Amino acid sequence: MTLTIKIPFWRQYDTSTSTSTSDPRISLSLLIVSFFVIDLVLLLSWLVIIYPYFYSPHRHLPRAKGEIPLLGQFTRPYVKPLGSTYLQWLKTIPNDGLITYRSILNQDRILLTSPKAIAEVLVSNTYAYTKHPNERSVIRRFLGNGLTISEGNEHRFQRRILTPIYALRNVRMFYGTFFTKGKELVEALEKNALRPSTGTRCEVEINQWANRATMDIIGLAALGKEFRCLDGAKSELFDTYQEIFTWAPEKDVFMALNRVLPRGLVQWLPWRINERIDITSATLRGICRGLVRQRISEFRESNGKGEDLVARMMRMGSWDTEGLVEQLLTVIAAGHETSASAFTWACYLLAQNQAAQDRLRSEVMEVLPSLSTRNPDSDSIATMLENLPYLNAVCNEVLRFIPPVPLIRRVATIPTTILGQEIPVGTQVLLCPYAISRSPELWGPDAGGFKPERWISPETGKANNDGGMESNYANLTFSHGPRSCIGQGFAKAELRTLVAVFVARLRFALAKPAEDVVPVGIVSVRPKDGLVLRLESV
Ligand code: HEM
Repeated sequence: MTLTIKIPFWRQYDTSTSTSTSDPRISLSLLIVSFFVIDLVLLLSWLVIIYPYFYSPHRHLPRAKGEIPLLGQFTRPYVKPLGSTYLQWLKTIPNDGLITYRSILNQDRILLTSPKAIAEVLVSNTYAYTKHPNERSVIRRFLGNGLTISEGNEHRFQRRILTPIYALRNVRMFYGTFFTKGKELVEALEKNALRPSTGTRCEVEINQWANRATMDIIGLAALGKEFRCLDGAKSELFDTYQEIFTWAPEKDVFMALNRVLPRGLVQWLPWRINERIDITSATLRGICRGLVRQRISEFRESNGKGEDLVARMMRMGSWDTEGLVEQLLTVIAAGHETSASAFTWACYLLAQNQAAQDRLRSEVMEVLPSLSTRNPDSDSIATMLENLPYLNAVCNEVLRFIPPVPLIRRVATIPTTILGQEIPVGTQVLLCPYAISRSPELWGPDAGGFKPERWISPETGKANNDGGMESNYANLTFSHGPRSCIGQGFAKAELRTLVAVFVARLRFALAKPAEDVVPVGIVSVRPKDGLVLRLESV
């Protein structure tokens, strides 16, 4: 009879046990583990030290200083306001259009600083890049599997179908809606905040009201449906989006980890954010499914009538019910939060610039003598407002000075080049509207100041579309090329109208020091803790 004694793994280190290394099973396990450990060490050495320092094609590019070992500059781009670190680098690091820095585990990042580099990535070579895949898989859950998320041929297809729907001639039809909702916003503030008899001063957090107004607008524009958020009606749709878009430091950490760890890992963790994303995205899909079904049946009953975005999509016939639900999620999310931010920043900047506010008010009052009369039609509002030089200059300057989307990220999916510089697959490329808009090289020495006059031609006294800059690519607020903001005509018209109506009826100042208002955000930036204005009737 043979007696087999199994020796535990740890006993092999026990030098007093002479039999421990003689078992072939133990030697094999040890060998496999050793190979694994050695491979891991070699791989990490290659990825973290040898490749970045000795082989990366970016190692000779101008580089941001002050890396922390292994962490690189990982945390610095998150310094608030978002984009301020990139602006500092852009101003202080001499470069020819590209700056590089290392992020966590020394992964290379490329920051684009010149119009030529931006044009290559966004226009001439746009499909060599995608949005960050991990970020897309998070955002898809609440932004819908629509235009913002799609890539490659799927994106080309959707963009071709949707572009005519957002054409300027169609946007002009919504001016009546923008105008009515602007008036309702002012009336709601008068009713809820200003003391009606005297119209005396009061303090109001405006970003929340702006979100209500833009949510109502997108309800009418996308579906022809009244959401009634300005009426103060309880809206699960509104509350859910507020939960998603309200910034918290934990959400920054969540998104940052998603960007650097393998796909799906962070979303698999038992983290409360994951649970909330699952719940909120299921709620949004449920609500949007109900809205789409209702719209489909109304559409059928009216024999295909309707000028809203979903009715137009139905006429195109390219999507089934679930496809329309995803498109609707995209339109509502992309179309209301960014616009509310833009309006909020307009209030912030005009509240600090009383002279600009007064000048704007007198220009607007000349064409809107009485807001209490019957609503004029969309075409006349459009013609009236599009031709006001100072109104358009103020809106353009607000969008330049505080771009609601301060950062755009791309990842190279094929080996490519920018300005002749090799860009390997997987390289993350950063475009920073905030930094580009404030670059003294592109916008001149007064780039860091709010100056609507730059958008008015001194020769003609009319608004110009370039703010005096030499290249279109010096303004990234709506991005450029095939992936630029498809709703930019809509957004500009909406902002123009809301600002005009607001300024005509209310005088406003900041209730807190300007430097206490910090832009923070998940997709677009809104003021942390809101923007409190001191209002009074005009
Ligand atoms: C002031 C308001 C707005 C700003 C600053 C803004 C900005 C942007 C930016 C920078 C992008 C490109 C993002 C990227 O490439 O990563 C974008 C894309 C997009 N925006 Fe806007 N946006 C605004 C309003 C709107 C509105 C009102 C709508 C719809 C009604 C809209 C719909 C979209 C869509 C669908 C895309 C994706 C386009 C594509 O990938 O082809 N946006 N927006």
